[in-house]
Amino acid sequence: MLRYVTTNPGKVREALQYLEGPVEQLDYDYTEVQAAELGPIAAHGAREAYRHAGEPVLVDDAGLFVDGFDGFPGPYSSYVEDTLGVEAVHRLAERELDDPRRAAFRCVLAYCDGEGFEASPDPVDRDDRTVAAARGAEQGDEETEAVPVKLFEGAVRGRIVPPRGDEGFGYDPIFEHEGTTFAEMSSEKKNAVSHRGRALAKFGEWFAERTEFP
Ligand SMILES: O=P(O)(O)OP(=O)(O)OP(=O)(O)OC[C@H]1O[C@@H](n2cnc3c(O)ncnc32)[C@H](O)[C@@H]1O
Repeated sequence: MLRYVTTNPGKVREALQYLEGPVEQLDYDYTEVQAAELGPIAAHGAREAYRHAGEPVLVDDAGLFVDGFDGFPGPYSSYVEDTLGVEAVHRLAERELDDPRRAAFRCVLAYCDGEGFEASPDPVDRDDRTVAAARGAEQGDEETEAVPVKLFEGAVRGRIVPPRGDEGFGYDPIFEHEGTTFAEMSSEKKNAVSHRGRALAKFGEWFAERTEFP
C-alpha cells in the first residue's frame, strides 16, 4: 500500500487520478524544515512520514514562485496563503510588477520506502541533484539522513491574474496558463498540464517499473 501524505484534500483529488494500484491518503502533518527549495522540505517530510507510517510514502510539496519577487512565496506559499491570502498575493503583484506577471507552480514528490535505489546513470538528472542537495540541507540525525529518498519534480509556467474560477484550491484562481486559470479547469484538465500532473507522471512511470520487476 502506497500512502500519499498530505493534509490537503485538493491534492488528493488530483493525485488519485494518476496513481494506480492501492493508494490511500495519509493525513499526516510532517515537519516542514526551512529551506529555499522544495526538494529538501519534501525529502525530510518523506523520511519522517516513512518513520511514522512504516509503509511506502509519497510526500507532495508544492508552491507558487513569482518571477518578479525572486520566487516568493515559493516554499512559504502555505504560510502566505494562511496569513495574507491568495488575493493579496495578486494585489501585491499588480501593484509592484509590470504585466505580464510571470510565475511558475512547482511540485516535488518525495518517495521513501526505506530501501536503496540505484543512482541514475545520467549525471545531469535533476532529480538526483535535488536528492544530493536535500541530503546536504538536512539537519536530522545520521541514521535518518541515510534513508534514501527519490524525488520527482514538475513545473508549469503562467502568470498572476485577478482571481477567476471556482475549481481547484489554493492559488489556482490567480494562476493563468495559456489563457485559462487553473480554477477554471476541471482537475483532469489541470492534471494534464500542471506541476503536480507532470511530477505524478514521472513518479508513476518509475514506480510501475519498480513494482512490476522487483
Ligand atoms: O503540506 P500538505 O499537508 O501537503 O498541504 P499544504 O496545502 O500545506 O501543501 P504545500 O505546503 O505543498 O502547499 C503550499 C501552498 O501552495 C498551495 N498549492 C499547492 N499546490 C497547489 C496547486 O496545485 N494549486 C494551487 N495552489 C497550490 C497550497 O494551497 C498551499 O497554500
